[in-house]
Amino acid sequence: MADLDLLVLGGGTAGLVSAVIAGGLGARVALVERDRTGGECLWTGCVPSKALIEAADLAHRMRRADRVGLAPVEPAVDLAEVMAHIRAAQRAIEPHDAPERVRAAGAEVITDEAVFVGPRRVRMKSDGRAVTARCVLVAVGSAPELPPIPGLAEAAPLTSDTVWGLEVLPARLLVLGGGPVGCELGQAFARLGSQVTLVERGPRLLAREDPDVGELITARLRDEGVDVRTSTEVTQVRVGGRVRLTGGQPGEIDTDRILVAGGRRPRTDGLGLPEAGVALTDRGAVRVDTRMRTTAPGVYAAGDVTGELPFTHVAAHQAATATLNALFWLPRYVRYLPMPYVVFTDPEVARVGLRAAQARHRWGDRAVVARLDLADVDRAVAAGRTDGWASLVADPSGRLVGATVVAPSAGEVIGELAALVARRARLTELYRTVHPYPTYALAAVDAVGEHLQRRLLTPTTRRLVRPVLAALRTAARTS
Ligand SMILES: Cc1cc2nc3c(=O)[nH]c(=O)nc-3n(C[C@H](O)[C@H](O)[C@H](O)COP(=O)(O)OP(=O)(O)OC[C@H]3O[C@@H](n4cnc5c(N)ncnc54)[C@H](O)[C@@H]3O)c2cc1C
Ligand SMILES: NC(=O)c1ccc[n+]([C@@H]2O[C@H](COP(=O)([O-])OP(=O)(O)OC[C@H]3O[C@@H](n4cnc5c(N)ncnc54)[C@H](O)[C@@H]3O)[C@@H](O)[C@H]2O)c1
Repeated sequence: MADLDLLVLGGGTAGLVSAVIAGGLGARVALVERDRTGGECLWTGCVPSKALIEAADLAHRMRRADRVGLAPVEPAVDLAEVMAHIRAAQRAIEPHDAPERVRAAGAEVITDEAVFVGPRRVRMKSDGRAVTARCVLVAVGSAPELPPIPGLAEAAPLTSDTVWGLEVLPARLLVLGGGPVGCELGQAFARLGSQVTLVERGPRLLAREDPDVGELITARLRDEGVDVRTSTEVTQVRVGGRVRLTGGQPGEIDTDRILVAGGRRPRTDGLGLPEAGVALTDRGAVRVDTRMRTTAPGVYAAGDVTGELPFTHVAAHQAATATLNALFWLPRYVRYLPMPYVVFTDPEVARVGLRAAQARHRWGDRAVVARLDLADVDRAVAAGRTDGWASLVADPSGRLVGATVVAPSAGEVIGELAALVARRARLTELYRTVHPYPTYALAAVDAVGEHLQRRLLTPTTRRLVRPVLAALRTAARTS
């Protein structure tokens, strides 16, 4: 007989959300975490990276203060102090993710490493205790991948797991990978004073976005002194930090540290998933359907381990859906199209739904793309921060299916657009909603405004409207 209604494996975002919901609903639930609750987001991901970016952003603004008529200042950077600021932010958030909060919600917390020994049966590594549950949620996350480059492992490379232990700023830093981690951390370290080389194997940075996004971020990073090398690979690391690059921008460079940001791998090895009947995708993620069910009855998965949109808010949403489905056999499902995300470079890159290229691929010339550059947005002009744009994508009937906003605070703008994508609202609905002036959100609104103007305020419209107005003038004179 099952000991529990739900056993949750992993105490990161997905696991915590699940345990708190299940406990709060009165279920018999236990969460197993082998390390600290809080997971990647709190300890090695979102929180430390955004705290670092804040310090780096201020350093950059001090250095570029002349942009707004102030005397520029070269900041004195002590990385140990910046790391102390990061740890203070983590300490402030930690209680929210602490075992006490989970227990207060009614769930048991077990500090151990869990391994499946059968369908819905899990053994604890330390004491061999086996636990059976009616349902299991696999929420064990992902880990940074180290590419098999000769000499790399011997060079003690940093990853997003370990970079937070640095106390001294590396004078020279080679960042391997131009995805979100490489771009965010590469820009931040450059702004703090490291000489950064960013090496990306693909032809552009942030490859999941429209090409102009990668081009803009490349230009910004280069302007800030980062040596960006695309279509280039690290092929060898020698003792002493000499790195050989091949491909588009080859050469040999010397570096003090290497930060590997070449992607992540779901933590599915050694978890006994075959014993549980849980199948994996060809990329090693737990295969799930949109109800978050795995191939094993009663076993669900959520978060990075599923390989679907690896973001904290997605993990939380998947976990909530999985938990309700598991406990009550509900058919709730996850829709990925309206899921927004943000890359916290400067400018921020925020996206929801389809990119312009994807919409054109699907609908050809009938796809609607409304775009406005920040140079036409008064708030951006006033701030002297005009790198960026808003690009809204609609289907041929004018319903919003995607948006990309590249701007300061773009992350604060994308939520509204995600809500509109979720209910497939018309572009005109955004335009008719009065937004406060002057805000970056007006980039999206005015993009639609310009699009409507081009479509509606045409010579044909004027030809049709003029006789009507003439008739109304005549009527007014004779009345
Ligand atoms: C540098 C960086 C910055 C990021 N910034 C953002 C951001 O700004 N916004 C955003 O949305 N996302 C961001 N992310 C992504 C985000 O951190 C992840 O998507 C999210 O944390 C995944 O949560 P999770 O619950 O799936 O996994 P995790 O948080 O990794 O939790 C999994 C937990 O399972 C535990 N575990 C593993 N195996 C076992 C086992 N056998 N038994 C028991 N416990 C086990 C682990 O110890 C871990 O605590 C960032 C990631 C990185 C690396
Ligand atoms: N702001 C955010 O929400 C945020 C921030 C950081 C990370 N994340 C999440 O973490 C995940 C992982 O991010 P990531 O940037 O590590 O992975 P990624 O897979 O997005 O990007 C890795 C990049 O490294 C390149 N690469 C891989 N091996 C290479 C090699 N040997 N030489 C040169 N380039 C190489 C790849 O071509 C790719 O462009 C992302 O998918 C994202 O969802 C989110």
